[in-house]
Amino acid sequence: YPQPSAPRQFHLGMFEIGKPLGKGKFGRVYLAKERSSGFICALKVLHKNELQHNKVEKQVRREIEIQSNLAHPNILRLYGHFHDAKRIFLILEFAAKGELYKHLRREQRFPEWKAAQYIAQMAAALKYLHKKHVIHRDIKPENILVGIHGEIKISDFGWSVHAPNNRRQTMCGTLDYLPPEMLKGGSKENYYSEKVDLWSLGVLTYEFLVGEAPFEDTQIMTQRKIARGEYTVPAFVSPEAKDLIKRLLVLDPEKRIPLEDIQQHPWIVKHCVKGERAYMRDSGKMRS
Ligand SMILES: COCCOc1ccc2cc1OCC(=O)N(C)CCCNCc1c[nH]c3ncnc(c13)N2
Repeated sequence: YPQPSAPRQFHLGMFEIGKPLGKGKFGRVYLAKERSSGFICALKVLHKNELQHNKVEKQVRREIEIQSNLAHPNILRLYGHFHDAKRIFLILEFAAKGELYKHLRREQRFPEWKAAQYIAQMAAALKYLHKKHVIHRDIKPENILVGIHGEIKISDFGWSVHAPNNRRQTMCGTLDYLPPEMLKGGSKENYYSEKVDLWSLGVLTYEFLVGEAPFEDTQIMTQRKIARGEYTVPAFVSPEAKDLIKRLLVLDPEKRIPLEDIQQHPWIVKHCVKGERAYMRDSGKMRS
């Protein structure tokens, strides 16, 4: 990974600002070039008063702290940050192919080989996160970007926390990706773990292959379907893909397929084994 050999202290004058890359809840993202090195990056600009008004400064501070310590090919790098009187600036890795959800909407749904490669990359990123006891908690297409080589990168760690965690957060946005254990009300015993990301990975797999989330319905019905683990899989989804979805969308967090086993799942192996073995398999020299 090219490490910008910049000094630890950054300031706005060091960057040439390019085209806008989009506008999020709390800020805009721009293409940028660090003048001395020519390093291309993305610059996210957050307005302090907006963060204060929405009471999200702590969440953003935690996000910066978490993302600054992560380095993985499928996680968007946060190289550094700085601020002036009114704004906070995040210096981020540039994902040249933009937002995954836009590709998904345009293509309606992904072919199984593409979905399987994305899910294998997500599983690798989650394995790295969970090893560092970070739970993402907000895995969905809107929080995934695509790099120049088509590889995916998890961004937006706004909801990530260090495990274990039994703090309940007020949720905004879609319920589609929430696991049953986060829906449950009740007191302290609704403790949840990294396994929440496995449920969301199941929802993501389904949405990549079908083009809509498995529990998509009115808010009330979605909550009920999630709590009961009720969903149907269209006939065009292969039995192997259906099997992986079934092993992720398990109500009991402890019974969800572990990340290590995802890399060996037949659906993933079928589409993601690289090089020699794929050649041998496809040339019929190897019993598949
Ligand atoms: C507190 O914030 C934490 C960091 O959040 C983000 C970091 C980087 C982001 C987007 C982030 O949040 C979501 C957001 O601002 N939008 C949805 C609007 C812009 C969409 N990006 C488009 C985009 C295209 N190529 C990119 N290469 C790198 N980063 C990008 C993009 N966006």
